Amino acid sequence: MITFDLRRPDRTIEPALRHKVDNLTKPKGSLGKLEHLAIQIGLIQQTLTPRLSNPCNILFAADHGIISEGVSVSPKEVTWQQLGHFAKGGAGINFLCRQHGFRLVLVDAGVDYDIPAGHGIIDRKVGRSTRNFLHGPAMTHDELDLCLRHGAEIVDMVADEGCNVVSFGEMGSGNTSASSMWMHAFAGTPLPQCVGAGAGLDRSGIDHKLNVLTRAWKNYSGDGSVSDLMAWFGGYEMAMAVGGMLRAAERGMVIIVDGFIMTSCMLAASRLYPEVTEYAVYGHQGDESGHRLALEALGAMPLLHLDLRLGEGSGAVCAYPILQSAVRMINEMDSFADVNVTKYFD
Ligand SMILES: Cc1cc2ncn([C@H]3O[C@H](COP(=O)(O)O)[C@@H](O)[C@H]3O)c2cc1C
Ligand SMILES: O=C(O)c1cccnc1
Repeated sequence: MITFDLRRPDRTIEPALRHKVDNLTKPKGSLGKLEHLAIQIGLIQQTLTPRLSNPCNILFAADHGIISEGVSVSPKEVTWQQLGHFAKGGAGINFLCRQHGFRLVLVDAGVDYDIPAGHGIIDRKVGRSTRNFLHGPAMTHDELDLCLRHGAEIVDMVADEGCNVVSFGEMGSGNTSASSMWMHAFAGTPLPQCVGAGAGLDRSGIDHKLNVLTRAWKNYSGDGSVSDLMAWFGGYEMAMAVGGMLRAAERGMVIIVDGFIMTSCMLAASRLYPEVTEYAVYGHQGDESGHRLALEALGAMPLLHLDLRLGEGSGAVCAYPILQSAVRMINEMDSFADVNVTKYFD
């Protein structure tokens, strides 16, 4: 399987970053989480003057075999139809990307439809939907490897074009089921607490989903390794996001993590390479019931609480202005040493 060369950011520069932030013209600590963010971004970029450039939301779409068990209100066809909406510009993620200056990169990771060429959707189709993980592995290890490679290559593409801050989004009916399984496997959270409404199940729908997923977990007969669990329960779009996150960390980029599904992907990525979390900023804590616990398992500090439950990268892109404020703070505020505050009105 593809390997990544991840290192934690060198902490030598941390005292200088902290000194700079502490000496800006404000009470120490008074800009709260903006200060933490500025230091984290400075560490990632190894500079006292961090910059955010060419933000990009990479959205992977794919179908899931588990959908045939009735675990989602969203029919399978919605996956490719939404991909078409993204390409036309009228979906939730589109207005947010326009508002915040994000490039939106669309990738067909494995939808069950022949997406015509000429609509700006990158073809990295690994299969036409994963298989139903109630009865066996969703994908082969070769497919998992391919997904990780494709995700990494797409990040290379945007990084080579000047992007140093990236979020990942997804579209895939049924993918909250796959994400619940990853969360259970990688955070150890009891399954009932990992399972929620997804795109809008009611109470009895959630009970059915939990029943299906409990049976699927009992049927698991793999070797228990991280990669095997990823392949057994995962989605092509989720595995590509993991590959993207790992390459982004390898290249020293800031990763903005979106909702429940992308948080499950970060959990999986962190079980492969724990260093990846040092590059992660968590955009929000959403309304999907497992999201809070998934964030807790990562020790994450989510920036926004907007009750979002959309995915697509929406919560990550929404949080971008907060990162911009952190970077402006460290670059644009005077320090007490720069100015003589008593002399302003001379
Ligand atoms: C119109 C529509 C747009 C979406 N955009 C994201 N999702 C979200 O809902 C899906 C996951 O929920 P579940 O596991 O319950 O199917 C994913 O596609 C996710 O991206 C959507 C869902 C729908 C219906
Ligand atoms: O938080 C998410 O990513 C999410 C939650 C519900 C449905 N789709 C996505």
